[in-house]
Amino acid sequence: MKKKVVLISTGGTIASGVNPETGLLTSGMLTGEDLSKQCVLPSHIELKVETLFHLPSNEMTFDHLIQLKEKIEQVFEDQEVAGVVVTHGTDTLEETAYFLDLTIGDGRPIVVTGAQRSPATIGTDAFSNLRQAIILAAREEARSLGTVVLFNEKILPARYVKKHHASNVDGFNAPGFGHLGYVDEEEVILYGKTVKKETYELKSELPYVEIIKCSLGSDGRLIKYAVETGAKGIVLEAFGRGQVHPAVAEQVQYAIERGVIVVVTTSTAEGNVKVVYDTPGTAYDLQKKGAILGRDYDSKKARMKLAVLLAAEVGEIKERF
Ligand SMILES: NC(=O)C[C@H](N)C(=O)O
Repeated sequence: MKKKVVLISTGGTIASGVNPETGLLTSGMLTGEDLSKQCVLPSHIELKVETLFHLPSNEMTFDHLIQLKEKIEQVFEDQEVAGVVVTHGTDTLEETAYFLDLTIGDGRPIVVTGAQRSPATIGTDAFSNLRQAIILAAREEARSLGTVVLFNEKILPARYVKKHHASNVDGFNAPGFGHLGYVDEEEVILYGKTVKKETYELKSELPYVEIIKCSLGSDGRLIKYAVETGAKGIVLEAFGRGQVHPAVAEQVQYAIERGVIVVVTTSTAEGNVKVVYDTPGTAYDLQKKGAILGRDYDSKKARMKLAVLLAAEVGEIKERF
């Protein structure tokens, strides 16, 4: 029996073409059908294609995420569908993948992929990534993985995947965690699994949550601005174990007193935010003021999770980080 895979195209470089007026690439110019036509698949796979958006992924918003989630849920109403592939621009791909991971409970594979080189560029990775993503989405073993990203043969977990290169075809990895396996031609080799799968039901709109990154001498004035312009949550990207200038800590207190949730992350690529030091502006001080320590969450992932938790109206936000 054939395996039915549904491809949902949203835009990005994988669907880009050259605009004759500028000579530059326009992301999202091509349809899903344009892409699938150039992708020769194994005979056991039946592909259905839907073009949802024509977006450069820097234009993705929370509204688009909701539309994409609803489209996937609609596709999964067909019990014969083995899995879904989402093609997406690489700029915000990891955020969309994690959103889908957090909000879709169906165990069937959702594989997100993209390309660093346009189909119009020599040596494009568009069709190899797409083909491998489709092969993976058709596989039973991919069911236990949650949402994954397939890029340059690697299978990467949504929770940890990160775009680490602006242009190289090996553009994604999962720093400190590694990939779960890879797709080699038509073979899927898995040697890891995601340990924890959490799914939340959204009860209200995804709220505005901002990331504020600290550097030497930052005084936290943007925290006040975020609070005053309606942020419901702030991810504070701190140094190392979770330190900021004491002036920033004062602003954190200001935000928390006004009901804004603050999650502290680290700007380092690996490692945990943890209570180690006792001086002002440390994780100890921030926690005492009511901030949540975001452990090893990358700031973008912490921000997506905080937005989802707030929209899911769950009580214990701290316990979920
Ligand atoms: N490689 C890419 O897809 C980048 C593109 N700017 C996008 O995210 O839409």
